[in-house]
Order: sequence, then structure tokens, then C-alpha cells
Amino acid sequence: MEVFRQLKQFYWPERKYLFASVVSLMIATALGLVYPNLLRYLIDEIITKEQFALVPSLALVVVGVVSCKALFQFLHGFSSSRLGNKTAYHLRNALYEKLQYLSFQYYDKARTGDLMSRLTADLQAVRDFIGFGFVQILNVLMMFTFGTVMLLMINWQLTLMTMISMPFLVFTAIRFEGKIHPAFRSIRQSMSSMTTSVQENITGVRTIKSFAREPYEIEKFADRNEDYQVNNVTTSGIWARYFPLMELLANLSVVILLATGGYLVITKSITLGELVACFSLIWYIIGPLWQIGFHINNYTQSKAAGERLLEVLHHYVHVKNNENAIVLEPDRVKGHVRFESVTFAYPEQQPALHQFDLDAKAGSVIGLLGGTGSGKSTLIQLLLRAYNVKEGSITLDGVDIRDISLESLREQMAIVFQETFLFSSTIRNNIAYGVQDVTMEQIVQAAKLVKAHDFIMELPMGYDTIVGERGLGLSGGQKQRIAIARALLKNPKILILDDATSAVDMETEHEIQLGFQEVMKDRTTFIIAHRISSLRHADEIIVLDHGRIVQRGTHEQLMQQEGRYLETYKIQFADQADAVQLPGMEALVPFARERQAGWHGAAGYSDRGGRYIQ
Ligand SMILES: Nc1ncnc2c1ncn2[C@@H]1O[C@H](COP(=O)(O)OP(=O)(O)OP(=O)(O)O)[C@@H](O)[C@H]1O
Repeated sequence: MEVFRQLKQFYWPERKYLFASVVSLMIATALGLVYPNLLRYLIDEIITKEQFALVPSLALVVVGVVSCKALFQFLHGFSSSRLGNKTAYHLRNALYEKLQYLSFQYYDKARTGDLMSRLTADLQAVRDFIGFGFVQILNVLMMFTFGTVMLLMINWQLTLMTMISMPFLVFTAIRFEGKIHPAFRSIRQSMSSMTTSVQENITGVRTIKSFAREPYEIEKFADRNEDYQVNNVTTSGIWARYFPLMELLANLSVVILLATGGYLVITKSITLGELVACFSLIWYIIGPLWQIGFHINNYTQSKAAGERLLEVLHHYVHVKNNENAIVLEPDRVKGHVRFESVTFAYPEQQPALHQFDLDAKAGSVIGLLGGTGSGKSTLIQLLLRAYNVKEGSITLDGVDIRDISLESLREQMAIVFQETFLFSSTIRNNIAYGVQDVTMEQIVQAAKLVKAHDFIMELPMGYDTIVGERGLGLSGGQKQRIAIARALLKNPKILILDDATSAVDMETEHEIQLGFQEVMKDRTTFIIAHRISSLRHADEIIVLDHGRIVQRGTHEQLMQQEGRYLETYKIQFADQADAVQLPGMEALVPFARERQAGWHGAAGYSDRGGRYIQ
């Protein structure tokens, strides 16, 4: 019951339905107990004594009892479903809210399919138990107690004889519970693994098809399906072993009742009417006990489901507001960012950043260059406070970002991530996401700045075109431009472009950058890029390697030094000089000639002596 105690906040506000459901079920059950007595009256007082004139009035009483019972059963059903649905409603909202605030660290490991199964199947199981299962268990207790008391009132010796097999029935039912609970947990886990597989399959369908991995995926799913099936069969096996045993023990009571009761009638210790009443009442006791397996099953299933919901609800939020967190006033934020000796490692990993220092003055442009996995995105994640810095500190206008409220910190920033995510909504809504009270003119202006307006206007519905899930139907470059427009529209103090133009061709990138020069004014901008052309205007360029700064300076300064920057520069120009001649690229011509004269390869760095390393 601990699980349901912890879920109390979700059903307790609806306790009026809980009480209504319990009370109406109690009345319906009590009315049900009137039947055996009416039977006894019919046999002993009417049939035996031949008082047939009483039959119509007895019939009327039966009709009255049946009608009242039906009314209370309706009230029970009504309040139970209200209770279940309202509880599910509160739980669903709480879970969704929790999912919004869980930290990046949680999502690094979370599986979408598993979360979906918690939010649907598990929630449904909890709803059913709180709505119906719980009251049914109370009903079992009530029927057992009332039925036993009435039996004892008729004949206590007969009652005790009848009850002989009951402890065995209860013992078997409890053993059954011990076996069935882990079995149901396994079913739920395999169900969630199957859901994950389906979800990943749908999301990654293009990759699967392009690698012709359909047979592998079918086999992978078949394995999980098999696992689910085996768990179900194991559960049915437990069920099949215990259920007939429980049925046998239950029916044993009836046999004992009929044998002992029949003897007592013959010896005139009880009347025939009393025996018939006892026979009817015994089902009031056996019925619930016999069904105890079902209720236990229902309870254990929902307990397992409740545990999984609580796991999400109680999951530790790694990044949250400190007490008295500072709420920034947007008008007063300047955008001066400082990293001081920041060393950071992801959980159970080697450090992704070592002793990182950076002083990004308000309005400055910082370029970040480095090979894959060198720590560029990590730096941005830390600035966003996706993870908490444990060694060193990051400050915004002199205030440690751990002391700033998360919402107001993130409100000052706009990030265009490496992987563009678009919602399945209109292009207009996608651009306006994150900004309130935005006009169409502002949306169009942002789209024009990133050279997206023309292609949007060519779409059948223009800005009202609905893009598919994650932006399907648009090219990579088009998606990136919409994402950049979304960031610009936010008018942030800090703009972060994490390889934001990687899918855009050089010419468009250059045009977008011209637009940027205008919007970057007065904002601190971080640009992560693999192309030198994206970084060359930065006030400071930092070259990272394995989480360490290996070079820093302006484009001009770095061009004077032997090192990673110059090497990258040479390689890139060698590749691109033939294709596009961009303003500012004139200096590259000698390198291009050098390449044509004998350099080889396209990817890699040249070593210090100018030799090329593949
Ligand atoms: N969420 C994460 N959990 C664990 N390790 C991570 C996570 N994100 C990145 N890493 C690791 O941290 C290191 C730095 O990664 P990061 O994403 O910062 O590199 P990057 O320079 O942005 O690379 P790229 O240019 O390929 O995007 C890598 O070794 C990477 O494997």
C-alpha cells in the first residue's frame, strides 16, 4: 500500500467520489444480503406453513430490494469512474510537468518508448485500481464479514465446519500474490522494451531502409516480442497452477456445508429454509475469496505500474533553482560571460573540458573550433546550465549562473542546436516558438535575415505550411534556417550557434552571416563551426582539442601561428577555393595553388611542415 500512499495527492482531492463509491457499494452489498433471508422466509414461513397469500407482498419486497440495489450499484459505478478518471487526469498532468523539468542528464539515458508506456499503460493500471480495484477489495472484506456474521447467527457449528478449508484458500491466495507480482513486473518491462523498439523503428525508418536493415529490425522486434510472449506464458502458468487449486478449496466448503447442513436438517437442528439461506450466504464468503486472486492480480499490476510512475515523479532533478535564485531583469542584462577554470565530466566519463577559461565581453563574438568530441557543445550545455559545473564557475555579468533562476537565465539565450528540431506545426509557429506576442512582420523579418523567406514563399501554403514530424519534408539547410530564424526572433542577449549552418551551402551561409553581423550587434555570440569562414569575424577564436584550449586569438593572430587553426584553414580553402570565391578569402589563393601543385586528399589536417595528414 506504500505505493498508493505516495500517490495520495492525486486521488485524495477527489475523496468525495471515493466515499460515495464505498458507501454506495456497502449499501448494495448489504441489500444483497437480504436475499438469503427472503429465501429463508419464503421456505420456512410461506411454503412450509402454506401462507401463499404473503407471496405478492414478498414479491414486492424483492422488487424494492432489487431496484434499490441497482440504484446503489449505478452510484458506485458512477463515482468509481469519476474517481479513476480524475486521478488519472491529475497524474498525467503531474507526470508531464515533471518531464518538462527533468534535467538533460535524465534524458541522456531515458528511452522514449519506455516513457510512453509509463504514461499510457501504467497510468491506466493505476487508474483502474484506484477507481475500481480498491473499492472492490473493500467489498470483498465487507461481503466476507457480513456473510460470516449472518452465517454465525443462523448456526455457528455449521459455520465453523464450513470455514475449515478457508485458511488454506487464503494461504494459497497469498502465495499466488508472491509469485504473480514479479511476473507482472517482467511483463511490463518487456512491454516497455517492445514499445521502445517500435518507437525507435518509426523514428529511424530512413536509416533502417537506407542500410537495408529491415530483416535485422524484424528479428530484433521478434526477440522482444518473444520475450513479452514468454513472460505472459510464465504468468499464465502461475495462474493455471494456482487458480484451480483455489477453486478446489472454495468448492470444498460448499461440499462440507451441504453434507453437514443436510445432516442438521435431517436431525431437525436447523430448518430447510436456514440451510438454503446458508447455501446462498456461503457464496457471499466464497465468491470474494475465490476472486481474491483476481483482485490480488489487479492490485499487484497496479502496484508495479504505480512504482514505475513514482520512479518518474520522484526522479531527482539535477539542475534546479537554488533557494533565493536571482531573477534577471532582461533590460539590465549586458551579456558578459566568464568561464573560470571550468573542468567538467559527464557522469561516469572522463572530463570533457579541462581548466577552461574564457572572458566573453558583452557584445563580443566568440568562435569555437575543434575536432569532433573536443568539448565545444559541452561548453554551450554548461552555459545553458543543462548540467551543473562542479569545478570552476561560469558567471553572467559577474553572477554565478548557479545562483540565477534557470528560466530567467535561459530567457537571455537563444541556441540553434546542431540537430535541428521542428515541431509538427506550421512554419510560422515554428519560427515564433518561444516568443509571445509576435507579429507576422517580425516573423517575416527574421526569415528574411536567414534567407528563408524565399523558399518559404515557394511552399504551397507559405508560412502556414505544416512541416512534418521533426521537420520532415524540408531539406537540412531549410530546417536550419528556420531554427536560426526562431533564435533570432527571441532577440536574446546571448546567441549561440552550435554548428548551425553546417547543412547550408557556402554561398547561403555567407549571406546568412551578413545578416548576422547586423543582429549580432550588442549580443554576446558564440559560434561553433567547422568552417573557418563562419568564424573569421569573431573577436576571439578558441581552438579546442580533447577538452583543452590549444590555441586562442583573432583570425589574424591565429593565421600568423603554426597550429591547428592554420592547418584547418589551409585544408578548407584547398577544398573550397575552386567552388566559391567569398569576400575575405583572397588570402587563401596561394594555398589553393599549392594544393593544385601537388597536395592531395580532402579531409584531415596538414602537419606543421605543411605536409598533409589523411
Ligand atoms: N550527454 C553526454 N553524456 C556523456 N558524454 C557526453 C555527452 N555529450 C557529450 N559527451 C562526451 O563529451 C565529449 C565532448 O563532446 P561534445 O559534444 O562537447 O563535443 P563537440 O566538440 O561538440 O563535438 P562535435 O563537433 O562532434 O559536436 C565527447 O567525448 C562526448 O562523447
